[in-house]
Amino acid sequence: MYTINPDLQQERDGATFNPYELTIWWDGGTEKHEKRKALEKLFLEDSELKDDLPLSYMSHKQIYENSVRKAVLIAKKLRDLHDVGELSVDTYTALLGGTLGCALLKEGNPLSVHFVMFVPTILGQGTMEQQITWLSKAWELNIIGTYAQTELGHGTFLRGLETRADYDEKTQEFVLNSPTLTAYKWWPGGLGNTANYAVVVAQLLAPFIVQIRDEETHMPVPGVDIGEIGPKLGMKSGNNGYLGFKNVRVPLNHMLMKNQQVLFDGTYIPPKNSALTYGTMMFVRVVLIRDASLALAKASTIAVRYSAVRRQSPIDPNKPEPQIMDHITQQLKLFPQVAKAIVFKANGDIIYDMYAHVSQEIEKGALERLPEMHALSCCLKAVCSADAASGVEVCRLACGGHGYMDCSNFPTLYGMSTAVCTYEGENTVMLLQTARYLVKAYGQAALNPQVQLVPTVAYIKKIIEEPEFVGFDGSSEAIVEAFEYVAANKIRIAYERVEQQRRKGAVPEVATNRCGIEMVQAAELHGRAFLAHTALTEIQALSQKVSPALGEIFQLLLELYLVDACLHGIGDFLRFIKLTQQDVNGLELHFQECLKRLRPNVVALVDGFDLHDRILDSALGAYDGNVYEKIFDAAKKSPLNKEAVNASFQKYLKPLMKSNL
Ligand SMILES: Cc1cc2nc3c(=O)[nH]c(=O)nc-3n(C[C@H](O)[C@H](O)[C@H](O)COP(=O)(O)OP(=O)(O)OC[C@H]3O[C@@H](n4cnc5c(N)ncnc54)[C@H](O)[C@@H]3O)c2cc1C
Repeated sequence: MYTINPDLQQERDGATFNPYELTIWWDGGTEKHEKRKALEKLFLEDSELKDDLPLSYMSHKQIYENSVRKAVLIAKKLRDLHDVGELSVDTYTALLGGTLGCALLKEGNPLSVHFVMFVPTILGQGTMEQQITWLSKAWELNIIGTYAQTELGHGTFLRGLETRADYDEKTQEFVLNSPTLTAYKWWPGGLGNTANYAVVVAQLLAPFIVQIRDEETHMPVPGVDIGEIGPKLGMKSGNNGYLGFKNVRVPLNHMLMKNQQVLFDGTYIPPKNSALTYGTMMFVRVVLIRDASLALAKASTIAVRYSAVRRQSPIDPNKPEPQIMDHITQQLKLFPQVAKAIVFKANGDIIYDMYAHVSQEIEKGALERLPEMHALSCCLKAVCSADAASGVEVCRLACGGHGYMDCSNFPTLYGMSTAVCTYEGENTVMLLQTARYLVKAYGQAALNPQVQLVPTVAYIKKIIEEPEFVGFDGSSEAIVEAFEYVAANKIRIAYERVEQQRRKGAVPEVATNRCGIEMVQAAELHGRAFLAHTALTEIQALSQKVSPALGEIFQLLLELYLVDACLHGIGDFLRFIKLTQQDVNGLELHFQECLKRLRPNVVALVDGFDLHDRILDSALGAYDGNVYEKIFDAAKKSPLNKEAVNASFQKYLKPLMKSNL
């Protein structure tokens, strides 16, 4: 056990607020905080769930086998918690995708897709009868499922999926086939070697429950060709797989029929609203907004602590080398990431509540807010995951050479966070989906000023009613309002350009493709305006509820986030809002002032995220800050250090060196 690094201790002693208070907010209250701590103790102190050998030194096969061993232990512990009535949604999410789950299985859990996609799809798309048949087996892990939608040839364009499910009226069965190589399912998590069932999406975009492996022997069932897709940039133990079908028969009642049906005679009844079938994806996207905040919290904790400990390059030539955090450009890199972690967390909570509310309405048959929720979840998933992935990379760069070491944990953090930009809807495609919704909303408002727009797009009408934005004073309120003006104008431009294309004779799809750049920009700004608006209302309200010391920090983070976001999009602000040189100067100085004011509290802030050392898993970011000792300890684990001379010397190097080339 090392003592705390004195530089880090000094930072902690100099903080003006109590990080524990932040932790309590971050965790959602004292009760949830205590539960989280108890859960972490239960799982992190289990020696069976620790890896003595870092994953980087294991083979692809070893990583998988070790991850299954641990996934099973975790599942057993979850069941024990369930049996004593201690299993809540929070526990479930913390262990499957949250910080704790990532600490125990840092490259992914091969059972995640079972819990996160297979079970929720049955819940969301199965009839009551189907839920009774499948859910208890799935919940008890008598069967392990995956969600097989993407194919080798198609992921985004669902109507392009080639897997066929032809109905045989005589036997009342569907016959599944993969007619081409590109029809093979490709990517599903846990499919490679773990799952024995899959929800398979086939034409006409219906989901089927299909047995893919024998329940006793685990051999692929006749007609099914399964394998694992091989190493990836990250998520190395996700066990993503491929799957092909040759005349595989499933009974009619294996098609999940809550939203769409096929009758005994083969008549197809389509869903009332096609978005209903995307309910599970919408839920996962909402959860991913919270995950973006967690990724930034982890990365910024590592980089901030390291920057308090690392000393390099005198600022004043007559003084000793400073902590690298005192270089202002280091603050420029790090502090906005801390602010984003907090803002995304506040937004994630709001969206989660909104989703819960809209889902209840949907259950009752009220579908009015479904398109709005769908558009918002797509857009925020895209904006937050992109910011999280780039924020993790900024934090890595901020740690210089050591940030490039595996033991910094940045490679894994980056691999995990950039994957989110692709799965559950590729980000550009998500933005385009949102943009179509926004352009439609703008068109309605432009053609009929009396139209009532739903709350999250109501701001669009402002530029129709009052085209000029006046009175920008650089305050948080003014920045948020300006963001909405800018977003609304971007949506207007996208709408006008699409209309222009339509007038030139382009069909809607071609028109939107030609205006894809405007569309994506409009959707991104819509997301950023929403994030800014929610940050303002939520964090301001929050500041009143906590101690004045923490309230001040929240206010400061809010200002930092908003000014930073505004400066990043300054070109658009200058285009649509009458900003003067003086206004821009003011924003730049305000930004630098925020960095300066945050500096004394930034270590306490990341301490407030209260991320256990096992969760950070970083030689650079541990609570005690003994960076150099930990980097050295990590290097000593290299198998290449287990012998003084490696065999390759005798075999290759020595003959070369003695051969007088
Ligand atoms: C780690 C990971 C886990 C995954 N897990 C699963 C799983 O469990 N189950 C499952 O079924 N799938 C899974 N997937 C697959 C994932 O859902 C798809 O990769 C994703 O939806 C993107 O589809 P794609 O690969 O076909 O990309 P493509 O659609 O081919 O995208 C390639 C490029 O084309 C662009 N593009 C495509 N269409 C359009 C368009 N209409 N307009 C503009 N640009 C466009 C994209 O923006 C992108 O730049 C996983 C993927 C990853 C990386």
